[in-house]
Amino acid sequence: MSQTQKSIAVLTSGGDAPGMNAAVRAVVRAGINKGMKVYGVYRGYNGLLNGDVEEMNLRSVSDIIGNGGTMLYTARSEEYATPQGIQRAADFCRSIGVSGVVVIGGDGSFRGARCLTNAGINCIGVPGTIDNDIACSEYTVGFDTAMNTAIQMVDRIRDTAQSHDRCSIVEVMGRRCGDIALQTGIATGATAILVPEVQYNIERDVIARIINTQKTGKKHFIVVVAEGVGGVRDLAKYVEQRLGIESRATILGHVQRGGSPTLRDRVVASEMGFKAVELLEQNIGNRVVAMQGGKIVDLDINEALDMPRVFDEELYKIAMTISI
Ligand SMILES: Nc1ncnc2c1ncn2[C@@H]1O[C@H](COP(=O)(O)OP(=O)(O)O)[C@@H](O)[C@H]1O
Ligand SMILES: O=P(O)(O)OC[C@H]1O[C@](O)(COP(=O)(O)O)[C@@H](O)[C@@H]1O
Ligand SMILES: [Mg+2]
Repeated sequence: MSQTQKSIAVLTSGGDAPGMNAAVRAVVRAGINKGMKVYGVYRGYNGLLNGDVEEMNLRSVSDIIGNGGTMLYTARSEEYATPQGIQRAADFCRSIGVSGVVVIGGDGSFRGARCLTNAGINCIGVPGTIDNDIACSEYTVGFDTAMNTAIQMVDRIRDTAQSHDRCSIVEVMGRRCGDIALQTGIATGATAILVPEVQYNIERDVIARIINTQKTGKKHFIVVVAEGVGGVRDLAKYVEQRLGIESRATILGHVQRGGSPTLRDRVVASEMGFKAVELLEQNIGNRVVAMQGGKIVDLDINEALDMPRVFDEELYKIAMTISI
């Protein structure tokens, strides 16, 4: 190895998302292609605390582009998110000569990346989360696959709801972000959609909407509820008691996080991973790779983390207008 060879690392952190593997592959291949040594870090930031890393070669990332999950595993690490944890992680990077890290994850992981950059290791964030909750980016890797899974599942639920003239209340993921619920709702023709960003009233936003559609002859109903709103079992009981419509609750859960990534997730992940390596090549850190106006760009991580997330009110209004 030449003295000047640059070493970088890549890790996946937070909830896994389909397409993370494609991003890892892009980082490894782009880095090696640019003459760098590339380490894969296992189990998110924990790998930097435990020395759980491995040098990758071109074949280490073969046959993973179509796989869900992440070959590097992932974790939520409380130990890392402390001043001591961050220092230890930075010291470990220095001990193996790593000067830059690509962090593939969500907003929490980006906060961790900012801390690591402040401790002297350049980090680049790549948005990888099914939640689509990175304010600075129109898109996060994993969202498209998760959405396609969610709509397939709700379509199946509709088959049985229709056969029984029932109301099906479906909880989709998203603790603080209603994007999955909104898009699943519009794509499956849900009569009502409840998200954490929009204040709701059960009588007005669920019961009245069901009654109105019932008047025009509809006999089965889908209500999509974001995880952050919750309470689907109670809501199903309430609809049944209040309207006499037999109701069932389904929590889709982690089924939404798995599965082979879609075309969009594979392509965007590849573009974003490549961009992250280009930045590290120029010794640039503390940046987030994002999609803006359909293009892959990069932003200062502080700016990115300070941006308020804007919920798509227009799309919500459209859904509420046409799902009747
Ligand atoms: N404020 C923070 N400072 C340092 N590290 C953080 C911070 N917030 C999150 N992290 C690290 O990033 C990990 C992933 O964050 P989390 O919010 O669980 O997932 P995601 O990145 O998908 O949003 C955390 O377990 C923690 O190790
Ligand atoms: O894996 P867990 O701990 O069940 O977490 C569930 C959460 O993870 C997600 O699937 C993804 O969120 P993150 O990308 O922020 O980790 C959320 O939609 C959900 O609220
Ligand atoms: Mg998150």
